[in-house]
Amino acid sequence: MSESYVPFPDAIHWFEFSSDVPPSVVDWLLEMGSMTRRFEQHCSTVSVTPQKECFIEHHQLSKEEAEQLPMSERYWLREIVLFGDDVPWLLGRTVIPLETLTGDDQALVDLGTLPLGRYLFSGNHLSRDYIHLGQQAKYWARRSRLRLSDKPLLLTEIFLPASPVYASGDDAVKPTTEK
Ligand SMILES: C=C(O[C@@H]1C=C(C(=O)O)C=C[C@H]1O)C(=O)O
Repeated sequence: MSESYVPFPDAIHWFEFSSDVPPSVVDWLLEMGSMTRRFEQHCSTVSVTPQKECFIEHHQLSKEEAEQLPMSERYWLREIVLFGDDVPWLLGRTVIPLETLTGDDQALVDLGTLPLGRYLFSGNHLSRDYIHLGQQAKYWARRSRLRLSDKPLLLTEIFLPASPVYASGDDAVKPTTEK
C-alpha cells in the first residue's frame, strides 16, 4: 500500500436520472469504451499508481457494493490513482469476486501500474451491465458492473477536478451542491 494512502471516498450520491447531470459530463460518464484510452486523447501519458491491492472479505464491502456483486468467500480489491501527464485525474476502486479470478483473468491480481482498462479492453470477452452516475461532494462519479466472460466485477470511478471531464469551462459542469 502506498505510504500516502487516502481511503477511497464512500459517500457517493447516485442519481436516478442522467438528466440530473450536465450533458457534457454525461458524455464522459457514459463512455462505453476504455476511459484510459479516452483520457489518452487529452494528455501525452496516462499512468496509474496503485494505492491498495489486497483480498478482502464480504463484510469489508460497502453495503452498496455487496448489493451489486454475488456473495463470495473473498474479493480482490484494487484502489488506484490515475494520472494524466502526472496530474491526478481519477480515483478508481475495483472489487472482483474470487469466482471471477479464473483462467487468464487471474492476471487481474497482478496488474500493478498497468491500467485496468488495458487488460479489460484487450480481448472480446468484456460486457457492461450498467453505468450508474453519481457525485461525491464536488466530484462527478460513475459505477459500472462489468463482466469478463460473464463473470462480474464492480468498478467505481471518481473524477478529480483536473481531469478533462470538467474542462468544458462553463459552471454547469461543476456538480451542484444540493442533493
Ligand atoms: C477500466 C479502465 O481502467 C481505468 C484504470 C483503472 C485501474 O488501473 O484500476 C481503473 C479505472 C479506469 O479509469 C478503463 O480504462 O476503462
